[in-house]
Amino acid sequence: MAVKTKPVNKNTKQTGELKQEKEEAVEVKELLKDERTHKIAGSICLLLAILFFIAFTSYLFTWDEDQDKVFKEGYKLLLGTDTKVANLMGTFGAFIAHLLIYKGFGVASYLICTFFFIIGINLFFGKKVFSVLRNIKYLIVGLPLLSITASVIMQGNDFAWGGAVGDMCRDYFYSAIGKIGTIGCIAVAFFAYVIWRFNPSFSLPQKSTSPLAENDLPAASLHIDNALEPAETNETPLVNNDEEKTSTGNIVTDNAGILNIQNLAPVFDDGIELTERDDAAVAEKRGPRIVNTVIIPPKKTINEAAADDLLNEGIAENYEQETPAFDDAPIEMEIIPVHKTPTPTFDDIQLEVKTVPEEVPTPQPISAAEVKALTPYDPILDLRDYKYPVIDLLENHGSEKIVQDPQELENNKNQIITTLKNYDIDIQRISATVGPTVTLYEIIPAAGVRISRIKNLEDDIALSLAALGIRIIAPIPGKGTIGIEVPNTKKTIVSMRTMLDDEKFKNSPFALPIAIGKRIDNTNFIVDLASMPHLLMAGATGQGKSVGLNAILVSLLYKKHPSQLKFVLVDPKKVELNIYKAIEKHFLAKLPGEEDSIITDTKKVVHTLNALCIEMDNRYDLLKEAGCRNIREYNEKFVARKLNPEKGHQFLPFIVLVVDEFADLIMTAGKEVEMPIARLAQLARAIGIHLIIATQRPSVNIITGTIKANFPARIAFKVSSKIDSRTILDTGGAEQLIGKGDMLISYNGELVRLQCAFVDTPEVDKIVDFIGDQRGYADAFLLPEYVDEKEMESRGDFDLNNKDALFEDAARLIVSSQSGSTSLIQRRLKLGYNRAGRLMDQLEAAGIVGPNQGSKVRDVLVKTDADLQMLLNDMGN
Ligand SMILES: Nc1ncnc2c1ncn2[C@@H]1O[C@H](COP(=O)(O)OP(=O)(O)OP(=O)(O)O)[C@@H](O)[C@H]1O
Repeated sequence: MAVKTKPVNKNTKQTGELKQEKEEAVEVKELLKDERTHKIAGSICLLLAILFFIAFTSYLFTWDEDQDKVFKEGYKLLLGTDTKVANLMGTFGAFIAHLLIYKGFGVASYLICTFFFIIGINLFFGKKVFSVLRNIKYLIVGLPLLSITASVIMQGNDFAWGGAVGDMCRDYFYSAIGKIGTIGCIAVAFFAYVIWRFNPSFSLPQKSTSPLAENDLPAASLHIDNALEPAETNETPLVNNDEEKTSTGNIVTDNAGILNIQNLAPVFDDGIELTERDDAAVAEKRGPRIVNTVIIPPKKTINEAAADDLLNEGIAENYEQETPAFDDAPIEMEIIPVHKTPTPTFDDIQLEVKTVPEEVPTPQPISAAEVKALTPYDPILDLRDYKYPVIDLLENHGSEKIVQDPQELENNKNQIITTLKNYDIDIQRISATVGPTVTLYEIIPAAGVRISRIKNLEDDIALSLAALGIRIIAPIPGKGTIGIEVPNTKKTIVSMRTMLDDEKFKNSPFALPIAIGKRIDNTNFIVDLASMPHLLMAGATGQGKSVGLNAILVSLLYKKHPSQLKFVLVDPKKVELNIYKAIEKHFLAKLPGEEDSIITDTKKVVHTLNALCIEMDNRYDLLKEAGCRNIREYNEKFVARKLNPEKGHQFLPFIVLVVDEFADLIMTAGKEVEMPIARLAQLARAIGIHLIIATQRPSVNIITGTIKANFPARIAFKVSSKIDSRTILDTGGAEQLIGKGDMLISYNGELVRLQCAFVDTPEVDKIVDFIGDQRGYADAFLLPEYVDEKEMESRGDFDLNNKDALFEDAARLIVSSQSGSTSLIQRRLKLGYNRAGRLMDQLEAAGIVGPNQGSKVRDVLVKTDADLQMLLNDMGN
């Protein structure tokens, strides 16, 4: 290998100077970053805000007294003179107020005080209390607009309400578009601001025959439906998507291939045989390609089976069997470098062919309002300006390059062979796959060796390799090999950034994609939480649970719009999930009337879990009414405007319940918590409620049989004993993990070792701030109200003179629908369960509905609206 010599630098002196300059620059940078500098700058800004405010306000009363003096002395006032002024802030106040109000923007100059105040507060407290960007926008737009408005309104007044700028603009506009035009422009500007800020809806009164209901759609509408939307948005791009998806899959393969070969080149040089794969070579030649990626809506691109296939194509495909070496040849170790990232196949894509009847009725001309009603409903439009978090909010934690010392590999290989030989176990072949935390040595024993013998030697091999965390997989499911996982001396952190930057994640067709970590073969483990459908997570303290929960939450925040997903966060430890408070109005759900959206109190947890059960029942009612089997079908129908919102239908967001420290809840509330959790886990999958439950005490009294039976997907970080490992995974192994995010996931009947993606608290902070700073909903997503039965019973009899304000509305609703359902009242009148129940009891007392019939709806005793009206009249309504 050629040795490169460094060129001698002639300009050493210059370099020295440059270096010094650079050092100084670094120091200045440090100073600017220093928290104390921020606090001092913040105090100065706050002081300026107060001084300006006092000077401006004083100017309102003293301007006429001081004006001559300011005109006469000008800026000299600032240099100290004997001139006495009336402004409370002295000559400085008189001058600055004159400059900004009289010569500047008039009373609009108060915005400058606000600006200094905001900057000052943010700097002083060291966090974004107010959005600076938003205030700069207000300042830029507000100064000219308010000054010209003040000039127009206060024209002829002695005081310069709009300042020189306002007067100048006013005069210009008057000559250009006249007084009326100017006033019109100002009015439109304010109106535009109101629309931009509050987005009020201006709807015309609906026609009585609603085109929304599915069965009411005329033939002409159906035709237009085809022509307008689905054909263009869903069907046509399908072909393109297929091609592009495949290309994207290739890119991943290409890059992975090249990366691994490069990583392992030195190993190859050092004499360990490296089997280079053809596909990697081809990939290397081809190089990366740039592809326009199109996110394909899950509906018509890849069906669930295909998604599962994608997920399941894993290690089994990544290795190719080769002819075993001869017995007496020296055993060479193959390092497996290339991993085919499964290329999605699109055979399963169903192309929906819509047949048009031969005799197509002549389309009737339809109005613009009708066309609008026929375009699909888009839930995203609620927060149309919402921006998904950008990848730059995440950091790279060290180099992602996996470095494995060839000497370490060779030593471990020899140790394994020698140890096994000591027990008379010969092997035919050994290969190694280097992962971020562990290296997997796969061995094929000589013919006739019983696998159980190797398994029994687990402790002996671990001892001879002098390493913690040896795990023996005998045999590796689906392969004829035995795996021995040995921790690497040098471990690589898997940054969340690389996981989320992966094309496979970005283009994932999953409903709730989560990027959990990297497998040993360095492929990213990305799964659909919706198909898990619930996740149990356990691990001793400090082994990576909280980081794991954050990785899951962050994955979802990067992929979902606030209208599509809500979290219910339960945090008995009170500190772990508190960070997500900032996204309350975007992504969190809570009980009505609750202050805090992160639930920490056990009693409130019980209420919330029961409220989720009610939400689940309500959703099932909606699905039943809509004739849908699951949330996907339901939302598709709703988006296609085939479900009438007047009948209580609405777009249903996914709800993910996260419980950090389940043990604490079970200890304090026992069955009260276990029962609703078990009920949700059993039934909630179809209606889009998914549970993630974490605990550091995976004992049988915490993770009971009922809980376990309903959580098929489980994650174990390092636990303290084999028994704990069995409790969580039904098998040992988690006690052998090495901590710091090293984990085993049991999913779809497979047990996979992963290095969990790492996302640090400051990164999560940045992400939630990025989301929290954007316009959100008026409140968190409200769960149905829950009142426990004892409270309900204590309500007693009602006095009909003391009716609920919505009594009449509820009565009309029940009579017109002829269904005595409490959940109907709840949905249509947007009420909590408690109040709806109370209304139903009042309706019973008034003789409008029959008595409670358990799970069946009550009978409606009043049959027509006219009868009801008579009854209401009699009651004095
Ligand atoms: N995936 C990871 N990659 C690298 N380091 C990690 C990873 N996960 C955790 N760690 C390290 O382990 C430390 C503890 O992790 P974490 O706070 O998630 O543990 P925990 O299981 O939630 O503990 P506790 O139960 O006490 O809250 C982290 O501060 C970090 O240094």
